[in-house]
Amino acid sequence: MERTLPIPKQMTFGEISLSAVFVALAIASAFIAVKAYTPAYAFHAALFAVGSLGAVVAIVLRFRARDAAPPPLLINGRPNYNYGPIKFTSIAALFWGVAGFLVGLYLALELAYPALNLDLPWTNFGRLRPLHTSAVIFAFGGNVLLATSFYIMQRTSRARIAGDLAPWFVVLGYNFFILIAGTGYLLGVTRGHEYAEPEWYAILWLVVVWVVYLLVYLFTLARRAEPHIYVANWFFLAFIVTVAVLVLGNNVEIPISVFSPKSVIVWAGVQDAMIQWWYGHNAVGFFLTAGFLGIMYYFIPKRTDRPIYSYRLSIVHFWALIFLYIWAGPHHLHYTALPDWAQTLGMVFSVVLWMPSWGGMINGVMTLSGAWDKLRTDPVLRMLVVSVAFYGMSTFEGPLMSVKAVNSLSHYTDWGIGHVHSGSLGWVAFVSFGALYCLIPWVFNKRLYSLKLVNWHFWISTIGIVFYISSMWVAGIMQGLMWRAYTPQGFLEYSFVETTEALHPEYVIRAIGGGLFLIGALIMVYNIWRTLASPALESAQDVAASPLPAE
Ligand code: HEM
Ligand code: HEM
Ligand SMILES: [Cu+2]
Repeated sequence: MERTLPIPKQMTFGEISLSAVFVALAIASAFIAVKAYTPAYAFHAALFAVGSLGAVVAIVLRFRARDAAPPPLLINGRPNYNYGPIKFTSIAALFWGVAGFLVGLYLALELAYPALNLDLPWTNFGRLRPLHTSAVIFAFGGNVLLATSFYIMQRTSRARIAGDLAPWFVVLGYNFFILIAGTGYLLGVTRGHEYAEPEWYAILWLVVVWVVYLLVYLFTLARRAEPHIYVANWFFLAFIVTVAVLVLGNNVEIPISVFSPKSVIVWAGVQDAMIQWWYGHNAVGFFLTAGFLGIMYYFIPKRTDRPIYSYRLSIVHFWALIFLYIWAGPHHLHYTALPDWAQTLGMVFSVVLWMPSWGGMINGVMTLSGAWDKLRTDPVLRMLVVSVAFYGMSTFEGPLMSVKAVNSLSHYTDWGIGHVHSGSLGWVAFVSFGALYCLIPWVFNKRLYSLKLVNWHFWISTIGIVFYISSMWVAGIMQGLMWRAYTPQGFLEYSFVETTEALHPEYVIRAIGGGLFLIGALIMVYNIWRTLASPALESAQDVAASPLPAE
């Protein structure tokens, strides 16, 4: 009788080398922590040391628990998908989302009732604001993008994600970056560039994580069993590649010492401003738009069970979108020291950008053709479709605001804040909620606890958004008009403090809107919690790998 010998269990090359790298990083960080110039930096170096040691321990424990053979790529001829990192990031997204919305609500209340600044440095508006923007964009949005992209790349390729430790390195490493960035803001560590506040050492770490993310994506696509690369992957790749270029471009800086958190950017003045808003605008275009369009292109066809309205349109608007977005940054610098021609260039590209943006909206909404009745019965689908409608609205408003004459009124006012939140609450957050309501039950193999609660979430949060953006339109236009009002003698009619006083009612309404939005999100957390607590389904659901193929 033949006996199969057990395979001797050995650490893989990846496990050994990654452990070695983390041991070295732990020693270096501990050394830097001791010699650091500032307490905040010492704290961060210590976090790096502890985190690295934790990584080594995790790798060893995982080695001891795992089978000798690597996980099979196929089981019974079907791909053995790796859902672990997706489960982690989808739950992390909910956690960071609620945290970020809560900080947003607190900021809204601080603007209505300034005493809430509490005269403490940590709760000051100036420190909490980047905490909010990073928590919602990078922590909430970033985890949603990681979760959905890891899911979509596997399912549409019919292949297990590439790498064993690599996907975990990406998701845990990214969340560690969030921790360093967020605690940094509270402790006063910042570069003072909007949406690019983290200092050089956090960025170095992020770049490493991001390169691994790109490699995981490319290697997974390379082993795909499906000849066609589904369009959602194009959007995710554009997001990953462009964000890498943007972050590198906007962080060309020299640390003043390896023992100091401070760094100096190599360019100054208007060059710095131009690079910053090339970055900032394309962070909107590629982080808050391209990646989330990838989500739209997977989840709307899946949820409606219909093909994309026009696959050709999706390709055309993809190339048009990425080509045009890159040039539009100067609309953030109208009437500044930036040369006039550059401002006009930015304005023209922004206006043209309206078209490919609406190409995406039309494609998303029209995918429902023949299935409109589902909007009545499926609140998750309603959330996805309303998000696309908000995408259409904010990409109409944006080109309008980029026209110099309009911008002379809207710039510096709350109109901008309204625009931001119709894009971010209406589009980014809603499409994320819709996707997570689909994704979490799929990867945990559960049935969603309650569609009724989704319906409540949908309505409460939608009303919240309407309160938020309509109060900001009123506030913004009033503010702009008051600033430019002259008396017949040619003096300014209002002092600045009068314009601020006039905003109080709108600020209260905005805070109520934010509160409603947050309540909706808490309902979602409850619904997901009950979903996870329910027994697993017997057979795996969602067998079709990708949405129906192209036309
Ligand atoms: C409960 C929900 C939210 C509330 C109450 C809220 C509130 C606020 C407040 C009060 C500000 C500061 C405005 C100012 O400086 O005058 C702000 C800024 C900002 N928020 Fe939110 N927010 C929420 C959700 C979100 C989400 C989900 C996102 C993105 C996905 C987001 C993105 C931003 C951005 C990008 C800014 C900076 C805007 C600018 O500088 O033009 N917010 N938010
Ligand atoms: C065709 C698409 C769009 C165009 C042309 C556009 C244009 C603009 C313009 C002109 C501004 C005001 C600049 C200023 O006066 O300071 C602005 C601000 C902003 N937009 Fe858009 N927008 C578009 C879509 C979006 C979307 C979909 C989102 C969110 C998901 C978004 C997020 C933002 C943010 C965060 C800011 C504030 C930047 C700051 O901190 O000052 N935009 N956009
Ligand atoms: Cu912009």
